[in-house]
Amino acid sequence: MKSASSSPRSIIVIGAASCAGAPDPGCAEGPDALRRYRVFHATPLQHVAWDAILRVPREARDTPLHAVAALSARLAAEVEAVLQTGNFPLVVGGDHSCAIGTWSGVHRALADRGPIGLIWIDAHMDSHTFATTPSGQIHGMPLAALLGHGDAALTAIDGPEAKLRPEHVCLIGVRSFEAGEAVLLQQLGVRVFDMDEIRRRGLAEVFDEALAIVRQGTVGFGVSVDLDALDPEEEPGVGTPVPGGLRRAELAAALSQLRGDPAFVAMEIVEYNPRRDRGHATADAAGALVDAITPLK
Ligand SMILES: NC(=[NH2+])NCCC[C@H](N)C(=O)O
Ligand SMILES: [Mn+2]
Repeated sequence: MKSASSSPRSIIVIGAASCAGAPDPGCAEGPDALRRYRVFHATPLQHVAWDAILRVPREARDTPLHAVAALSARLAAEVEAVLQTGNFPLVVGGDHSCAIGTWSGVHRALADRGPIGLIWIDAHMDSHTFATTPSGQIHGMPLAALLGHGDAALTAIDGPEAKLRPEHVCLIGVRSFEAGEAVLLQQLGVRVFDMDEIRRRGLAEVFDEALAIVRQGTVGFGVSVDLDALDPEEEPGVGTPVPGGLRRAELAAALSQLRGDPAFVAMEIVEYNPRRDRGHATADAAGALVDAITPLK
């Protein structure tokens, strides 16, 4: 990792161009579209560069489980490599199953220093296992896998240990879930800030509490943004929209608190589906959320 005195970290964008974990194939086109639209802007104070766009290796395309596991392993290695150069990985999906790779890579890079925290911003809980999922879709499972629950092909990407501890994780924006995943998160004691609570208290107050959770006892923390956390009326370009989400401006304002924070180590923006977008409105939202966190320290 870089020392406090070295130059600011660059944002290195890594694409995870796969929809193996989701029903609508359009989100596999997300990273290429975001790169083409040039939504991630460098500024005089913030260098931004695209790295690789990773795809499912040919030999792993036989089943979704195989595809997600293979891509996650490659992504974890790439994320770890970016952190090792002292830079900031920004992973863009692809469906949300790529989170298994992203946060396994962050875990691997930081594990010898201590645990990591994660703010999961999403309309859904993504905390199913094959035993509880109603749809069978792996993008409904990544948070459970990172907490150590589910098929070993997903939980043991980078060694058998859980990549996240429940007390270092929280969810923001939830408004659609099924019983099995809610029970798992509740048993584990993971804090869920659902939309009702956000509307009652305001996102700013909730975000402060979320930050306290992910900082407490960790060596660094990240943010995973599923674009379906945003309101689909404003941002339609996602595969599993749910009404009643966050406004782009309010989420950008909350994320801007992370600017210059050396403990903020990685970010992920997933589920962009260019086929469902209105022009590139939703792509622009992804850009605005990244603008909000820059410059990094
Ligand atoms: N990352 C996402 N968009 N997840 C949506 C999951 C929807 C539903 N809970 C399922 O498991 O199928
Ligand atoms: Mn999700």
